[in-house]
Amino acid sequence: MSERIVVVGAALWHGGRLLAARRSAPAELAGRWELPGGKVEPDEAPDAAVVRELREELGVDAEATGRVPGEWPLRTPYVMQVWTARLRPGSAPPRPLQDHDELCWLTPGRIWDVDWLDHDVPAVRDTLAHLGAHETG
Ligand SMILES: Nc1nc2c([nH]c(=O)n2[C@H]2C[C@H](O)[C@@H](COP(=O)(O)OP(=O)(O)OP(=O)(O)O)O2)c(=O)[nH]1
Repeated sequence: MSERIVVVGAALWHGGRLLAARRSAPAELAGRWELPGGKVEPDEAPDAAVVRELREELGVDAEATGRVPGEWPLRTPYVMQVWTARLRPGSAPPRPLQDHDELCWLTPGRIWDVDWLDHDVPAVRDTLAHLGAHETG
């Protein structure tokens, strides 16, 4: 049986914009944009991993609000699941503390202005469609 590791990506949505984060490492991914997130730890629920990764990487107090249906293959053995998330009241604004060197809030009309990781393009497209159907504000 092949190993399969789930990476969660957070679609952090605030004021009608989605947060994109520019990776600072490793070299082959640096400079490309992604949904913040990371690997789900053993015995960790994916939505808890989203909250943890957002705290560690961006210093925010967030909550996961739902899962975007589907799953996107990354390089083997990783697969990405995307969760929508929002900042909890009183949260600090996101800062690139770990893994990223720049953040950008994108309106849906500007979503393709940044150079997303190749693997993220279908996930971001489906996430936007999901947000359009389910979220307000
Ligand atoms: N977080 C994240 N990782 C992605 C995305 N797209 C994509 O191909 N990846 C890849 C990069 C990495 O090979 C892997 C996740 O690694 P990561 O470095 O973010 O995970 P992590 O925070 O748990 O890292 P670590 O504990 O190994 O340091 O998935 C994405 O949108 N978000």
